[in-house]
Amino acid sequence: MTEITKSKDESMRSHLVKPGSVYDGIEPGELGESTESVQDRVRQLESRNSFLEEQCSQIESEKRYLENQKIKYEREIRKLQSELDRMKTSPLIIGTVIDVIKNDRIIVRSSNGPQFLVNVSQYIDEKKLLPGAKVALNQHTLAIAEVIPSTEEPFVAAMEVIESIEVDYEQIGGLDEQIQELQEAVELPLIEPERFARIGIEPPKGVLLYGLPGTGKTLLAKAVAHRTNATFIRVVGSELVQKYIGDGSKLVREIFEMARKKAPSIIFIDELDSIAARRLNETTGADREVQRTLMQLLAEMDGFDKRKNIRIIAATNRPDVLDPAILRPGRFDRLVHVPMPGIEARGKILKIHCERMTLAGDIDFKKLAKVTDGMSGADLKAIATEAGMFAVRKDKALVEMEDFLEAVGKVSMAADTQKMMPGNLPETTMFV
Ligand SMILES: Nc1ncnc2c1ncn2[C@@H]1O[C@H](COP(=O)(O)OP(=O)(O)OP(=O)(O)O)[C@@H](O)[C@H]1O
Repeated sequence: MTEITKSKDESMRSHLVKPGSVYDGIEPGELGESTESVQDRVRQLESRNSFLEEQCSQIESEKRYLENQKIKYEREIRKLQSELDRMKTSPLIIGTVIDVIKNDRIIVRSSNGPQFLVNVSQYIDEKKLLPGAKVALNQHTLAIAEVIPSTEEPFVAAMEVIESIEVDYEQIGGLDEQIQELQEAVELPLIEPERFARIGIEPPKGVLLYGLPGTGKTLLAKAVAHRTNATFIRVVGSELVQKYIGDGSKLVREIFEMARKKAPSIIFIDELDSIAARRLNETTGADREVQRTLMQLLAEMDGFDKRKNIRIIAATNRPDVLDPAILRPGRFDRLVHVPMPGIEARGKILKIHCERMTLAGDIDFKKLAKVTDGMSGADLKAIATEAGMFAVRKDKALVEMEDFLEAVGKVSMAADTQKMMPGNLPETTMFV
């Protein structure tokens, strides 16, 4: 080997054989290999090394990803476990704090009526335990387990407030006398109060509409609100006492407060009989609760000023069960019967609900009015919709008489079933 080749080999060797490697200290040829084959092996080993390093970093990142996944799943398991525990715990009873005797002894009224002297969990903030606060009670010991945060929401949800009503008298079939009565008792006092002042009489405070379900009582109240540009506030009596147990009277106050704020307004109380039914004696807590709600309603009605742009319309299917206190002068002293539609009114109601439908030339409204004897406005509306549905199902361009007749059959069957339900008395049993 010449000097030049030797020094070149050495420089190459020092470059390829890293200090400390297995080849360090071994002379080329010592292992019986040529410099080239050592170089080749070194290259191979180096490329294998970088491949393995790459694999190693890939596995490392996979490991990190799996560790993250593990943490995520563990968190999910904990969440599901606590959800499962929550599902397994027995339900809590809702109550209202009546009085605080000592910080750990509280009088509460449970949602179904009776009052109890109960203990309080030590984790509860005493400052929140004020009379009127809603609390959750343990089912067995009745100890207060938590204080339910009070919000305004339940009251807002309890009433339907419509600031601008779209229903007008033209959309009501028949009921001309009833419309006139409402115009005199509600519309005129709101629009021209001076006419009453001039003559020196007080307009009626409340109007009670009574009649079978679906005869148009809500529709009438809405149309008056539209004519007077009044805010329409609707509450349902049964909801006041069943859904907002313990809060019925508070809610009545809120309703009148809202009506004052949004005046002119019409308060429409549907299902008045749920809060104003005559009671022989108050045996249960629930009865007393209904009584409190009614008392608050009477107090609000007695207290409000007739000149303050608020009118009350109530509706009931059961005037026969009402407490006479509610019908006294100055309360619901104007009674308006909303009857089932006669033959002429039935024709008109059907026409109103078909106004936007594409009808064939063969529709005989007189015949339809005849075959719908005993049906309410709501039933007639359902017939129009059902006839449309039959036409859609048959992929027709127009709704034909046969679709209407089919719809009459379907709706009258449903109406018959409805009439068999308890509580739906025939109209002849009603009296005031
Ligand atoms: N006289 C009528 N003219 C036109 N549509 C009517 C008439 N009566 C009832 N309807 C229709 O029937 C539907 C139900 O009527 P509404 O809610 O006014 O009855 P209601 O007497 O208040 O019933 P409920 O006692 O069950 O509350 C309304 O949407 C309305 O379209």
